[in-house]
Amino acid sequence: MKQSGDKTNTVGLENIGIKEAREVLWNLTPAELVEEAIKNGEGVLTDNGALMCDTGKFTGRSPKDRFIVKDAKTEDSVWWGDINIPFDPEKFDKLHAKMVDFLKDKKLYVRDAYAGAHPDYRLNLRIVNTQAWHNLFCNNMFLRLSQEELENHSPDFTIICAPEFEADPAEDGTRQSNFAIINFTKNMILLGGTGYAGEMKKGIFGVLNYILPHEKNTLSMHCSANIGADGDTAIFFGLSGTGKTTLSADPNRGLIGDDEHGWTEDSVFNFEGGCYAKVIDLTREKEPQIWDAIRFGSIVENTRFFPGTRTVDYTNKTVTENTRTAYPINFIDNAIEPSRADIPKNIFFLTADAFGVLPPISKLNASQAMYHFISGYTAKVAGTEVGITEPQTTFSACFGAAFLPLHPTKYAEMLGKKMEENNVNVWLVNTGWTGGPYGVGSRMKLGYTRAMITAALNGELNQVEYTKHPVFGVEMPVSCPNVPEEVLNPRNTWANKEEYDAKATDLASKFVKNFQKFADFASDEILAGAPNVEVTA
Ligand SMILES: Nc1ncnc2c1ncn2[C@@H]1O[C@H](COP(=O)(O)OP(=O)(O)O)[C@@H](O)[C@H]1O
Ligand SMILES: C=C(OP(=O)(O)O)C(=O)O
Ligand SMILES: [Mn+2]
Repeated sequence: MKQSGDKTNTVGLENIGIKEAREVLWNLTPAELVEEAIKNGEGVLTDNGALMCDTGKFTGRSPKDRFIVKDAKTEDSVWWGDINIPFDPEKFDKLHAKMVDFLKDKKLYVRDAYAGAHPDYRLNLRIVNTQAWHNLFCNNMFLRLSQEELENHSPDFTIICAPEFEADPAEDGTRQSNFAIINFTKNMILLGGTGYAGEMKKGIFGVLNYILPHEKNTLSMHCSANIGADGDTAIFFGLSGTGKTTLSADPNRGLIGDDEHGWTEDSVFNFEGGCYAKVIDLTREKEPQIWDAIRFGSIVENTRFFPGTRTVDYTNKTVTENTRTAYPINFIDNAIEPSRADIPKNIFFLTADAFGVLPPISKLNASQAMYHFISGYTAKVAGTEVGITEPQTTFSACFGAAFLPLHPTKYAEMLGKKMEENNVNVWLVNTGWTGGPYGVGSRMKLGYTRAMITAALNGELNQVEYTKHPVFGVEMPVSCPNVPEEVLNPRNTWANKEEYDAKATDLASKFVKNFQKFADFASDEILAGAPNVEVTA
């Protein structure tokens, strides 16, 4: 058995090539890892007990440096392109060997954990870190093993994460010194040159987004999930920054998970064991549950203190706008464990529309639901990806294209079938701009978005009148409890209505153009969900 503090014990690491290390610390407790991190100079304590760390040069993911090994197993199944960039298997082996060599004289932190809160879809993990705080991140973000499970653990997938290791692009086949490479034959992820912890959790997400649909005929989704008092499930799809984490943390609903889920024949289950919330401009008033989750055992990333204190100044953007906290899910008081729920009654597509065109909430019919899911229109918000400094319009298929190894239509077909079979309500929620585009208008008030979601979930929005959006054809409620009526129709919030109409048409043409790449998949039924606009090529 590999116990906490069992030094120089590389037994269990040979199968991933590691036979030598200065010291190997297996499955340390959070308290031990916090001590290690502080001793190593990786971080400091905040006055509420959290560990504060910097991720280094990378404060967000680097999608251009994410690769998948292209070999007999993946060549015909992965959707190759700018998202899933192929990596040569021999180059992988060489890079792996180089990393193993690099680790020979390092102190290693090993964590055994798993992903998938459903026994049929569980993926056993082993993570090898050079940094103690990364190992704490894995403790918080993945599912934790019982003592008995620890003793019998046999990993299905391993991550080696060495931020200090930099690749030589000329020799190693990477684009630059940092890399995230998934190998489905060797069941391994290699991470180097980056200390952004999100690469570890999103790496495993990528793995499950391959295994579940491809090998287990089960849908995987980039969404959060929660349940109401009578067990009704809601899921919230959305690209980074659109509100999955924030909106799923709801004092009146049990939290299932904030980012990654699977949908089986009869349930929804979380892949993870923790949450990774943004903390930029965090206040207790607006996000009480997340605020209260930041305590001993939690990590805060890339934040700064008020001068002369150990109090985190959440407004400080000196390092990045993508400041984060990572905590185990049970730090949210009404989290449900094991994190499983019934099939959803309501699906929300969250979009941060930087044009300020889409209504803050609207109801979609079946065609529109499919059309919008495949389109995945939103804006990338500042910070989560390298190089994004202001909201940037994007179409990210299935609201998570960056993490999907298979063709988007694979996921879309599965979701479409499920929506058809289960009679779910589908809502499009714009958590982005109102009153004008980014730069002119402002972000939709969080309180209003919460009120709209509450009204959708408790049935109040079934009692109100709707009007059809003239361009997008979606149904906009005319009234909603606790939301001013003028906010509900975006055109009303713009000073210049002609400008709004022009922008709406412009956005609609972007949708249509983007959809051209899915022409083969687009049935008449799905195309009936397209916006009403003439597009000249
Ligand atoms: N109307 C709104 N709805 C949701 N989030 C909002 C809204 N206005 C501002 N925000 C902020 O936007 C961010 C949403 O991020 P988050 O919930 O972490 O997104 P995700 O989990 O989808 O990456 C949070 O910092 C939240 O405070
Ligand atoms: C961690 C990430 O995701 P999210 O913002 O969706 O939580 C990320 O995109 O790096
Ligand atoms: Mn999130």
